[in-house]
Amino acid sequence: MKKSPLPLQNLGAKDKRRKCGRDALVKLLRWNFGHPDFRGNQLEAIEAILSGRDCFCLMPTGGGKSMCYQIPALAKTGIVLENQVMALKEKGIAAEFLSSTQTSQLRNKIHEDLDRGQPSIRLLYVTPELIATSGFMSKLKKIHGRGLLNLIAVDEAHCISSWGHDFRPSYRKLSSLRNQLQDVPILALTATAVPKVQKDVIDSLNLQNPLVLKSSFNRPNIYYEVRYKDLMDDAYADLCDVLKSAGDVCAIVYCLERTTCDDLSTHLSKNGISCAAYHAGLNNKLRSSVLDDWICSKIQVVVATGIDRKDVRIVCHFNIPKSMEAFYQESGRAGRDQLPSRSLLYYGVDDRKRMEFILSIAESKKLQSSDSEHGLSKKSTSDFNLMVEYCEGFGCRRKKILESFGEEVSASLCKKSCDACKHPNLVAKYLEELTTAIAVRQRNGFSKILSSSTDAFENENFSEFWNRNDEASGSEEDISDSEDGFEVAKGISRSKFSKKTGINEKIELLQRAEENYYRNKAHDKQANRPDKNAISGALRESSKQRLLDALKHAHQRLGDLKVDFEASSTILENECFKKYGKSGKSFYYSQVASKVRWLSTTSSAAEITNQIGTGIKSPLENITRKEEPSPQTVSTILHDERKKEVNKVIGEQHCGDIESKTSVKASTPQMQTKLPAIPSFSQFVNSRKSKEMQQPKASEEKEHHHSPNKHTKKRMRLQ
Ligand SMILES: Nc1ncnc2c1ncn2[C@@H]1O[C@H](COP(=O)(O)OP(=O)(O)OP(=O)(O)O)[C@@H](O)[C@H]1O
Ligand SMILES: [Mg+2]
Repeated sequence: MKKSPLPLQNLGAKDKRRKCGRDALVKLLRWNFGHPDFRGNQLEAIEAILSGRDCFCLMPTGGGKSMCYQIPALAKTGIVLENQVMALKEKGIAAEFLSSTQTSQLRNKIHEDLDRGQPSIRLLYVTPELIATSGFMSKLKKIHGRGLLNLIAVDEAHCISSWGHDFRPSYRKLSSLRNQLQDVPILALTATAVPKVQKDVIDSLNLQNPLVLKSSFNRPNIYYEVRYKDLMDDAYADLCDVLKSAGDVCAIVYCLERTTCDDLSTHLSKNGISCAAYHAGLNNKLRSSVLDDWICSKIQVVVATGIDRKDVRIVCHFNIPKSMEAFYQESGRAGRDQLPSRSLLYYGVDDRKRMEFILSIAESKKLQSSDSEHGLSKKSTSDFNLMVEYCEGFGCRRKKILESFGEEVSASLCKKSCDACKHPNLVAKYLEELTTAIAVRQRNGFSKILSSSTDAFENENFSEFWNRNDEASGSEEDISDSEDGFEVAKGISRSKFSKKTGINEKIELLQRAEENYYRNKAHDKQANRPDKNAISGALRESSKQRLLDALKHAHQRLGDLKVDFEASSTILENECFKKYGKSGKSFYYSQVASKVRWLSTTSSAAEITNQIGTGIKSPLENITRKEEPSPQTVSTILHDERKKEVNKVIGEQHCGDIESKTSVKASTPQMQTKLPAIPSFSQFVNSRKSKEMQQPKASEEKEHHHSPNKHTKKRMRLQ
């Protein structure tokens, strides 16, 4: 239903630069949208536009950017041109969408209206492609000549920047607007916080002396949480529990591949959750029926990407996204109505490795490409590392998001609205368990990254999460077209395989490509690699250094540690080497890590002194302590373990190159002292398990859905 747009006088073409007062604009807002007042920088942006000035407006997702062009569309007769296709149904204002996918009858009707002296259309949505056509541009010039073009709004303006996570080549076509339509104000809107992208947007659109408005990116109504797949028996079941316990709420689950979308959606449906997969692999009819059902709440959950509703309560990433920017945009689809919502990310080491692999392929292809202007986003593995740090590092998740966008964040900002702030001990414990799980997996060897995704390569069934290239289908509102790692990987796979090649050969080739990748990576770091699993002198030195540092920290923390640090670190390292030197570096790593953990967390200096002095007791017995490890320690260990684990996968000789940067003077002295016994890994796990069972859980930790018992079970299974 179309509302009468104005309780306000129209400003005619001749009054173009006349100012609309604040009160009049607020009236418009109330009358047409029912909001009591403007939010954030909305009013400033609107006033700038109405005064004819270009404006760059940065607001977080759900901040209310649309209002910045919808109000100007109502405030003046004439037309506002907007580049995004969006749901017009409920707007209640005279908006139309013009596209080549419409019937010629409908298009003619719109053109007729535009040709009238006083068009009834206020807001015209068009695609970037259409704007670039000479026919449409001359039409625009005519409308402009009649004084009827009030504003050009470029929503999701970050898509014009090849530095952005969502670069769309078609947006490049918007760069000609400033020159072609000289005195029409351009409003660029985005929720992308990366400064490089902001500058690129302003330059690419050729904005003239724009008013630059920036809001904080904090989304206080979203609770951020990470769950660790490696500590779970069944991540599908866990997600199922989350969605069931949330009740009948609207949710989006993002997956990396279409196969996961379909599979997960089937699983959730079987478990009584009303749910559907939504991706470019579905035919148009099915896709639009899924979308309709979701919008009108017939289904609760979509396992997909790229679709939107204001009352989304949970956004779940079932696989780690490729960058903080992508994560922020997608998780930001939760709670656009400002009500409390959740962002839930399932983190798995396999997922991480897979993404690293994909990004590396994309990057190497970019390096080879002489034409980086066209198509490829300049995202890199370094962006991804921020995402990994979000999951693996300790500390406030919200702070990490905002700081990654260069925002300064006070410690009090989060107000316990992320898992790390609300349940610090529990998250520290998970991180520690993850370290252990990684070490165990090192020992057992890793699964192949590509083994589960070969069907995706075979069937080309990538999710839009990666393969957003469906603009031609006329569904621009749903799917973007950024080229990405999977697309590149897919290209490589296509070029290498003839149609006759069987799936097994393809799998083999892909796995070989994966191995080569890691091998090459290792080569960069180290030329000689006699034995993958050997423990080198450099590794031993760096382990000693770690133990030495841990001893020094323990001394600072506990005050009175009467031992010779150098000698003690040698003793401890020797003990690890003696016991596990022959078993290989995987278990040696975890043994050193266990000792470091113990030194970092034990509450008694005497315990350390006794341990080193007499060698009676195993340090590992002390790991089942009452206190949680210090957050910093957990983070550091996890990071170290991660580096090592990558090195293990890439077949490096050792991780000494990472750690040996710290200079170490001492050569390995002969061990004199009797060493304490080191329990096996299963002894260690069992001792932890029995201790855990004895310890009553803190009530706040009970609230947390992430069941520690499940983790214990998983650890046992990992042996
Ligand atoms: N001044 C306001 N007061 C209250 N609610 C508002 C106001 N302005 C916008 N909103 C509401 O905020 C929600 C989000 O608005 P909108 O879709 O414009 O956000 P956005 O910044 O474009 O987000 P996205 O980046 O996700 O596209 C909508 O429900 C809208 O009605
Ligand atoms: Mg918007």
